[in-house]
Amino acid sequence: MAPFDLRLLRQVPQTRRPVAVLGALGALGGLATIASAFALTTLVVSAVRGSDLTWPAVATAGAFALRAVLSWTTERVAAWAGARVSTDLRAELLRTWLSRPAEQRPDPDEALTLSAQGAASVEPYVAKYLPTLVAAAVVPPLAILCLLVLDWPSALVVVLTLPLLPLFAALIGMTTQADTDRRWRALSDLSGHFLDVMAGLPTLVSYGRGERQVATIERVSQRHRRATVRTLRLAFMSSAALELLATISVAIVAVLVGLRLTHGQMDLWVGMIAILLAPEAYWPIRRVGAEFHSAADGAQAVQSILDEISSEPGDPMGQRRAKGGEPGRVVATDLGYTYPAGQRAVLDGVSLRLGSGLTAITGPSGVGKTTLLELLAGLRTPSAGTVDAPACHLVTQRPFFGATTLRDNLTLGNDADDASVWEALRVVQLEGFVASLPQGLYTAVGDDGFGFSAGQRARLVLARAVLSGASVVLLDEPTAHLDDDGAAAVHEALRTLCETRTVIAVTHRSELVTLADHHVHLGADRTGRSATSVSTAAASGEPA
Ligand SMILES: Nc1ncnc2c1ncn2[C@@H]1O[C@H](COP(=O)(O)OP(=O)(O)OP(=O)(O)O)[C@@H](O)[C@H]1O
Repeated sequence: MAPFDLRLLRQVPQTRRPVAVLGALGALGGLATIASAFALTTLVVSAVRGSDLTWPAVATAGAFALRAVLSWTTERVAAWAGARVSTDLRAELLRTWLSRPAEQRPDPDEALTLSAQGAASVEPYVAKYLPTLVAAAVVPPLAILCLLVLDWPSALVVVLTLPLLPLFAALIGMTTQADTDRRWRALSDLSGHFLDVMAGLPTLVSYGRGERQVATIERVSQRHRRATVRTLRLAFMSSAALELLATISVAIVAVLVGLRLTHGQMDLWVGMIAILLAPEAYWPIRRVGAEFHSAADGAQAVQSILDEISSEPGDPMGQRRAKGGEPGRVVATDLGYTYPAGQRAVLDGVSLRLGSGLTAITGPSGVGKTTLLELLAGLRTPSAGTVDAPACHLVTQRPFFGATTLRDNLTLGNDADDASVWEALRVVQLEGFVASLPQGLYTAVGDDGFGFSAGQRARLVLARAVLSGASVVLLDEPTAHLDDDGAAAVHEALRTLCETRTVIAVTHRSELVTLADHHVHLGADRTGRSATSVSTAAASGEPA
């Protein structure tokens, strides 16, 4: 693992400023450290020789005050830089994943670990580790240079012993690499398993299997705990080893200086500055070794995030979408798709031309309706054929609801004034309901839409589609799990929505097929190829 990955500055240019500010402060801090050693030596020697103390005292106080101010500023800036770099990396990572088709995105648990804990662990890496790295690059060379000019034997001792510290640190780092990897995998397993259990908890509890998960989570957590303790143990041992080595080296310099002072072969001022400067050459490297362990997760995360950001997707969505785009029009030609892990094509030879109004897509379960929507939305890359479509808004079977206000859930952070939000709510006939809530648009929504009925949630995601401004709205079973009244309300909202947008809805409900302007039926022919039968009249047939 490299101490600092330069790709960070190349690939995420927003991080250059915070890292440059930290670097500049680190360099200034290094200079102030050397200056305070000189000032303090002059003060002590003046006191011993009985000279005037005014200027040496002022210089010493000034140097120490400067060090204090710089260290306070560095701490503040480091906290800001840590948060900034971590946020920028996370945003860049999410942007990279979103620009890729689904088959080139990582597994959900891997994605969660990297974007949540991974990006968060970059904060201490930048805030604590990088300043020590800068200090290690500035202070030791300056200290050695001063020693070389003033007292070459002390410089020789430092030059001979100093490389042992990074050598030891690298050897220990190589040993801890495997542990860090193991810890990272354990964390990834833990979050993936926890996510699955949380998602399936209602089902597990209703089948009386909830208790069993306690033991599994405990087992995975213990594995993570053991890996963490092993890393901590190594961290303590290695910093103790580096401490010992540095102390012995400084002691050698001190003994040599002491002997020469005793024999009158050395000036007191030179001897004292050598004793004060020698530790300054070691401590930044000792600190790098110590901080490295607490920042190891962050360093690992920075590398993994940069690997993700720099890996070029085979077929970026931008390229596939570049030629498509007549608003409200979707054309699929000889479309075929085979899942990366699948043996046979789910869709084969599907051709469609869809335009304004409401289109219902039907077909037996497992025939590939959801897959078709994802291909039309550009979330997947076709294995064969082409899709020509503008940017679409896809409403999946389990739409996302975040634990934030109703307004944020509708706009998803996009700019939209209150009037447009109310207009979208009017389209889906929820205007009156939201107006009756005590906090209106600012009503808190729980995770997964908690606090709203399934029918209300189905209409809220339609309002979100209205606000998206997309000319094509794709819906995957918008009325699944709704009773007849709930479904009727959604159907009415869909009728209003399709006056201004092209709406394509996968459904198993005959009422929606009847309501639609066009009907596409997906079925398999005798050869196993997908076959589409398209009827453009208001469909009256059963939805298979
Ligand atoms: N991630 C995946 N990896 C491999 N195969 C998959 C994946 N997702 C779906 N499939 C397979 O692709 C086929 C089509 O799935 P799809 O979800 O598109 O069907 P569907 O027509 O929407 O079904 P339903 O009406 O039950 O929702 C199914 O046989 C399914 O097993």
